Amino acid sequence: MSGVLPWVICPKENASFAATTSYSLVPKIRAQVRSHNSKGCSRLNFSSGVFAAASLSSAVANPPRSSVEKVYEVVLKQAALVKEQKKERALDVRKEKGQTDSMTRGDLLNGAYNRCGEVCAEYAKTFYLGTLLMTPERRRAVWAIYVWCRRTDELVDGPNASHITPKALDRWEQRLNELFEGRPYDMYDAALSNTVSKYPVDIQPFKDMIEGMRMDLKKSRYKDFDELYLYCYYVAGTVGLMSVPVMGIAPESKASTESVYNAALALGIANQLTNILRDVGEDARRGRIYLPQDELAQAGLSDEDIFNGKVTDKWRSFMKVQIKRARMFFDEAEKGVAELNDASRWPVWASLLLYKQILDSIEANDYDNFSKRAYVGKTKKFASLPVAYGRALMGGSSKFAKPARS
Ligand SMILES: CC(C)=CCC/C(C)=C/CC/C(C)=C/CC/C(C)=C/[C@@H]1[C@@H](COP(=O)(O)OP(=O)(O)O)[C@]1(C)CC/C=C(\C)CC/C=C(\C)CCC=C(C)C
Ligand SMILES: [Mn+2]
Repeated sequence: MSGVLPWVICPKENASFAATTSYSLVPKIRAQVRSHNSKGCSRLNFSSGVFAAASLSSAVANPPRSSVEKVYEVVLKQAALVKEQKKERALDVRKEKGQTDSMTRGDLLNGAYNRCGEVCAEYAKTFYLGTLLMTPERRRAVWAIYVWCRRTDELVDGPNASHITPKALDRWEQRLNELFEGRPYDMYDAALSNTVSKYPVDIQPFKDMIEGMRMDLKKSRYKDFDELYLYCYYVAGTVGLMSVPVMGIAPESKASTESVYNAALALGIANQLTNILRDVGEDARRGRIYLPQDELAQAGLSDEDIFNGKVTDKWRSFMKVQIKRARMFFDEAEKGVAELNDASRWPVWASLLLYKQILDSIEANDYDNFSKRAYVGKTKKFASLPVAYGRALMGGSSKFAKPARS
């Protein structure tokens, strides 16, 4: 990616979690992976309802909270905000009218949103095409979020990445606070500032994405899946939580708000895990290993093996487990897409199907993600689009979440 996005940043504030809820997905997956490793077989026996909330056993006093528990707190907070805004809207229809912008401000805003659309079209063509199916209001709001995410990612991944310090991220966060308070710094921020004033988008996922960038600056190894999960949430799960309030849940959906946000979170995690598995070689050349160290050790692999980049049977077995886990998150995400507003489903299906196929491509490369970059060819890409469209048309079914949304 080239530096078409300008970065100008100011003072800071820290992101933090305050989670109390117990919630089990990762412990289950971790246990399954452990059992896979010890048995040396490739079949994982996933029980149903992996995203079901579970209460903490009273037998265990104050156990350390897992990343999943911490992240679930953000999911609940975001879902609560959506419900709250719904009530407010029902009580106060004048609010809608009050949001009509003055002529000049409206023109500037339109320009800012259009520029976001251009950036989006330049960086993510397929996704951009998908957004054209959304209502104009939602489409431009998603563009504004996309641009903010892209700019944030570029801070640590872009051409100026070597100059980025924790202080610069602090300034970027301060700027985020200000735009949420209605004081945007530039036109891209102005578009997002307008978006967050119209949709029930919580600031926490945005702060958390910046936290993920901080993590990237200081950390190059992940002790276990719990640590990796937190990183994936920060840099990608957050995107799901930011997008759903704008894309909207179908009015006819019977799914609980939390369950839809969980699915959105799962899609971000699945995408990031896939991204990691695709880029193992590339990351290793930068001295980074985004793989759970304990699982590597259990598979009889060391950092050295990753740096040497030789595809062995041990590596293949390890990769099979990792791919299985990523697919499990995709499966979880799929249950939620049908609950989105019909116009928002297609871009989500398209991005899900395309990203998921990267995993197939890693397999097709016989797990050589050291010297080959798995990708989805144009033919497969185009073939996926009507499939995505078909799935989007099939509509919502609320198969997975009860009780009904309030
Ligand atoms: C419809 C749709 C996909 C909407 C999301 C739009 C949006 C706001 C995207 C922002 C993406 C972005 C720029 C994130 C910054 C961090 C980052 C780069 C994460 C990685 C993306 C892949 O990008 P790429 O392959 O270009 O990575 P490199 O930087 O080149 O290495 C990620 C792997 C994660 C992106 C995460 C998502 C797209 C999550 C999408 C989830 C939803 C839209 C929720 C859907 C709802 C339900 C109910 C399933
Ligand atoms: Mn990146």
